[in-house]
Amino acid sequence: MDIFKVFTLEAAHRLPNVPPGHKCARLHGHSFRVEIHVRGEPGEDTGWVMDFADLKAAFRPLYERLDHNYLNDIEGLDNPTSERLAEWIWQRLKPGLPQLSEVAIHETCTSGCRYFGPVQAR
Ligand SMILES: Nc1nc2c(c(=O)[nH]1)N=C([C@H](O)[C@H](O)COP(=O)(O)OP(=O)(O)OP(=O)(O)O)CN2
Ligand SMILES: [Zn+2]
Repeated sequence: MDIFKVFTLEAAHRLPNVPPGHKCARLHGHSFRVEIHVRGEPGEDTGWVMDFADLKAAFRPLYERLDHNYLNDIEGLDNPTSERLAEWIWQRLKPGLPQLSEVAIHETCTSGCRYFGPVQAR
């Protein structure tokens, strides 16, 4: 079973490698919606895979680094596409949260990505 927690963070970015004239080369911001999913079986007694509060606590240090920041200035996010942001979060969260199964980024209401980890690890 997958459970998830949704976070909203405000951040600015620009995409440095887009073709000339692309709108995303300009500095702009988003209310990113980030979904953190973990997979497991509900405990016999607890009835839950994991306390949502523990999921929130696990993501908090990364949230603090991202929220109200300029993503391009963060180490490893010099080209902060949704895809790169999902990988960045995965790489930093997975070691302490081995049940992590998906990181989803909603960059706008209509655009985003879902990352399930490196292909060879699935
Ligand atoms: N594969 C990706 N494509 C684009 C990314 C990305 O991260 N991965 N990012 C952008 C821009 O940052 C942009 O802010 C979002 O693009 P877009 O969905 O085109 O934004 P709109 O609000 O204009 O979308 P509409 O729903 O079409 O109005 C660009 N591409
Ligand atoms: Zn953008």
